[in-house]
Amino acid sequence: MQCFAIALQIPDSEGGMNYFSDKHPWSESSGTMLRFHHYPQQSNNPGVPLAGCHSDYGSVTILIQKDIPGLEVKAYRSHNDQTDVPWISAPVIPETLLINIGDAMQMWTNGLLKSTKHRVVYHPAQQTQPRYSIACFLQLSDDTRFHPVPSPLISNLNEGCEDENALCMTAKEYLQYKLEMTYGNLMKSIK
Ligand SMILES: O=C(O)CCC(=O)C(=O)O
Ligand SMILES: [Fe+2]
Repeated sequence: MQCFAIALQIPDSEGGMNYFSDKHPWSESSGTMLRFHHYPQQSNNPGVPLAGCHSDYGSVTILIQKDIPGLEVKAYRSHNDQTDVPWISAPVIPETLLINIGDAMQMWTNGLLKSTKHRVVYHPAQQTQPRYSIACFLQLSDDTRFHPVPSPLISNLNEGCEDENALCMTAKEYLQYKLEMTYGNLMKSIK
């Protein structure tokens, strides 16, 4: 979090290098979540991704991958980019954390930082071993609002947000909105 604040040159008067970390205090309630993934060993490529193309909702995701690759990312240049950007595999680098930028960070930085579209696909090494990964989805504390990040690098960009209404939400409301957009119909259909 401090690296982001340093890179975005947040002035000391606004919190400086602690600008982002101050808005993710462990002591306050938030939607921050840890998810453990197990992709079972399997002999054949299923053809469809093991986790479909998506971006994460929070500010950043810290991902640990173990032994077996499979994660792929897209380097879109904007939120609305419709061009067919190729998938790039994100290899497993031992003792390394992978950081993905999420939708909240993209909106918060007015589109300067892009939320990474990613998916998980079958890798031949999965023939002999299951794949494991752990993702920590960092969310702003519940009551935080998305006031634009006070960075001299973020001024007139305006392509960060998929829905302008989201800009007036708190972090908790935004997360509920994203969950509703993704799972709303599914929840209705099983009620
Ligand atoms: O298992 C992985 O490497 C990524 C999983 C993922 O993208 C997610 O849970 O949001
Ligand atoms: Fe993800």
